[in-house]
Amino acid sequence: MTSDISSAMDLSPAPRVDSEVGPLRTVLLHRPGRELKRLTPRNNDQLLFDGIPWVGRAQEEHDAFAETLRSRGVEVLLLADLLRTSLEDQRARAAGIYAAVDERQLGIDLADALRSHLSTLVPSELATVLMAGMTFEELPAAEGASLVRHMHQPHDFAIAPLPNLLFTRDSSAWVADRVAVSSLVMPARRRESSITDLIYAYHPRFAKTSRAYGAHSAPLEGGDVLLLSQGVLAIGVGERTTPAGAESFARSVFLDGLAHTVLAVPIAQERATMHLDTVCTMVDRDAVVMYPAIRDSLSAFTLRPDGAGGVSVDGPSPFLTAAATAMGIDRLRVIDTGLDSVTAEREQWDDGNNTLAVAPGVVVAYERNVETNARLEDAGIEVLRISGSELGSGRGGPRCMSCPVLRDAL
Ligand SMILES: NC(=[NH2+])NCCC[C@H](N)C(=O)O
Repeated sequence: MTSDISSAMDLSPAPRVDSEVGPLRTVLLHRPGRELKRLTPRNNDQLLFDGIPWVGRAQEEHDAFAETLRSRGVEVLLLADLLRTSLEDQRARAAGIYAAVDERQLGIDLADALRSHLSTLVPSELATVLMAGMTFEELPAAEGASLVRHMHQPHDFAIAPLPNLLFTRDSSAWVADRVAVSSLVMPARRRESSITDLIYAYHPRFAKTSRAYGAHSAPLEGGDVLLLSQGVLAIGVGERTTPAGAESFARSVFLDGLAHTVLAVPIAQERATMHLDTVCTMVDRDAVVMYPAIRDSLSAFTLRPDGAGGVSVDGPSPFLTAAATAMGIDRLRVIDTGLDSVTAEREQWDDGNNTLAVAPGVVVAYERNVETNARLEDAGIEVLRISGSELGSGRGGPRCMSCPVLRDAL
């Protein structure tokens, strides 16, 4: 008998992810909420959205995405539910409030007042503020004068909203039985990892979780991390993950014995290719869907443990060859995005490459990428189509919107 109440109550199987395509059992999603209603034409660029989504429709699309996964036997965990439960723990509340209240922006007086106010909220109210932020006009009534309060506009954010929570892939990623909490590089997203961090620390379901990476390390985002096969990782290095992030993540997974090879893959530092999973995702044990414009130029540095606690670096060499060698297969099959270079460019932008595998050879994809989906089917891949006209306005597809927590071994 254990005296630990949380572990006694939680009978769910332990989290573990060793591949991109092993049968998906449990996934973390975030149903978009009030934080999307904060987007305006004045702030959408800074908040990393390319348009102003119709929130009700985005929620419907997201519900259909979750339902598609459930219909394939996947357990869907919703981030807001996990956050509310976690915030029942005083330590989680303190961590969430600490990360949300920026004394440099608010000044000491207002920051103090806001922290006191937030500490009176019940978990569900606090969760809403941590996700959707707070404007100056929503602040509790002023006691005393604050220059900061006087000089801000009513709609300015005292706590910035986190509309990109939708992309649960980026703020954490599992490698074997450990979670890597990301160190997000864009200011609009940095606070997201304080939320995943507190969930993994204080939610009973994750009570026994060890870390593979921490939010205060060099920049690394989950969208750049691909588990090519057991022990083999590819890490995109570009607009988000930095060379230092890839190197320190490699060092960390080697030390923990989670991988024997890490491929560091340079990608263009552009919005269209912000993460490796915008140009390449795995659709089967030995197959990827890939943007043809980079197919032949994509390269990789091969990192391995050097036997003395450090990391050895080889290459660069062509990505497809380096990947096949590290995976111990003859070749990695490549399915191209689109039909011609213009269609491929359009469908890459609309996340045609950003598929989520629910099993080997079965992927969820946006229906709008007609040509890419047809090619996947021609290659024998089953495509579960979802609509994403509103969800896609944040530039992310099924893979970006999901953080697998448990996959069966291949
Ligand atoms: N894994 C991904 N490709 N995520 C897409 C994230 C999109 C998000 N709006 C951003 O700019 O950060």
